[in-house]
Amino acid sequence: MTNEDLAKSFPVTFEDWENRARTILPVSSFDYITGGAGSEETMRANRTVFLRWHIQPRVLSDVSKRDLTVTLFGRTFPAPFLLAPLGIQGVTHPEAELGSARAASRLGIPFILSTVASRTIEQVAYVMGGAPRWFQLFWPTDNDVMVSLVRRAEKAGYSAIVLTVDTAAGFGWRPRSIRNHFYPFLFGEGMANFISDPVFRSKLKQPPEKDMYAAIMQFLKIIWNPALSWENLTFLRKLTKLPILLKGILNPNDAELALQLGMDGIVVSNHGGRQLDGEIAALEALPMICDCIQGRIPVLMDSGIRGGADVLKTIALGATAVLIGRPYIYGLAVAGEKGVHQVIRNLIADIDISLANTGRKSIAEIDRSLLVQAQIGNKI
Ligand SMILES: Cc1cc2nc3c(=O)[nH]c(=O)nc-3n(C[C@H](O)[C@H](O)[C@H](O)COP(=O)(O)O)c2cc1C
Ligand SMILES: O=C(O)C(=O)c1ccccc1
Repeated sequence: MTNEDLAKSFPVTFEDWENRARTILPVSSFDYITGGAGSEETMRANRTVFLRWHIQPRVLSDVSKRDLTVTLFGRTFPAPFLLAPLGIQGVTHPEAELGSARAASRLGIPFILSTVASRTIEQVAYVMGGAPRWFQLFWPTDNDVMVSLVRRAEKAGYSAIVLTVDTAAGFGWRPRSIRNHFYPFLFGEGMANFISDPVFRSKLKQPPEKDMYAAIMQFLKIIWNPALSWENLTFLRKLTKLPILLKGILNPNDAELALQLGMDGIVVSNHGGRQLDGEIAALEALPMICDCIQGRIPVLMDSGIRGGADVLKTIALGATAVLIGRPYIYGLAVAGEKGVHQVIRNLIADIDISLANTGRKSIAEIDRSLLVQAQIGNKI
């Protein structure tokens, strides 16, 4: 089959990709990716909340030339979305993060590498060349390891640090994974950045190659950090000159604190509904947080973005850009790099034609005047 034929046979919608991934992946991996916390109410709310807003387009405004670019921290990107940090991509496809990173770099879409990736900071940087990449940090309880991870990311050309703050306390209660006994860390998945870390290694009695069990236990001891608090941020702020974003903000008070402590950006997110069931949908929290931030730093959002119209609604409600998670990981599951490439290309095309149909020429022109509160359609 040629690449062209393969592309033709690819799924199109998010649901198509999800269904195809379901037929390929082991049940436990699929459930892990697709699932959320508790009864998955928040995960569903991340979608239903989009129905509260309808786009009210304008017509006849010459949209023959369009500009999808956004600028973040001095760098301009071709479309207003980034690939969210998703850990342990090795359970999805043998290409793992290298497939996703290559696909992103071919199109200039920034890739955010997870701390608990299946490939290392350096391996991913190597396949990406000069393409834009950010590093997502889980702040381990071992501060020396944290410093080492940040230094490695700086050295390897990652241009921002995304500190995830909604998992410090631990994984959410995820019934699907519990039912399937899916504990990937127990077989060493997600440890690439630790096994390759000189500081982490120096604290083990034996190298991981000799005693993997001890390395896993040490990793499990440091990876969750429920004591993490606002005071710690001063240390991180002093440690690096890179822009720092806090990912997992849902409360305007926290947004304000982030700003006061010198953070450069915020990602409004409920972790795709995977952490705390019953919590607020990301799009619901977004306007309150933007009202508080007042454009002083960029506000990004993820959790529930599936298509071009979702991207436009989110930007209209104040986001500078969005992150996508599950959409691209299904692409990876189905066809590795080619699958992710196809998902990204489709989303860019969808955003482009949707933008044109709103009567706007550029992402910069998208504002609240795009939306009205829906009078119908609050049910899914
Ligand atoms: C399989 C999977 C793994 C994830 N791993 C991480 C991670 O390592 N670090 C992180 O900050 N967020 C992680 N997330 C959360 C995503 O970055 C993002 O917030 C979420 O997927 C966005 O929602 P969406 O999947 O509805 O697009 C993960 C999400 C999924 C689905
Ligand atoms: O599953 C997740 O949502 C997540 O954030 C994560 C955390 C550690 C390892 C892999 C994924």
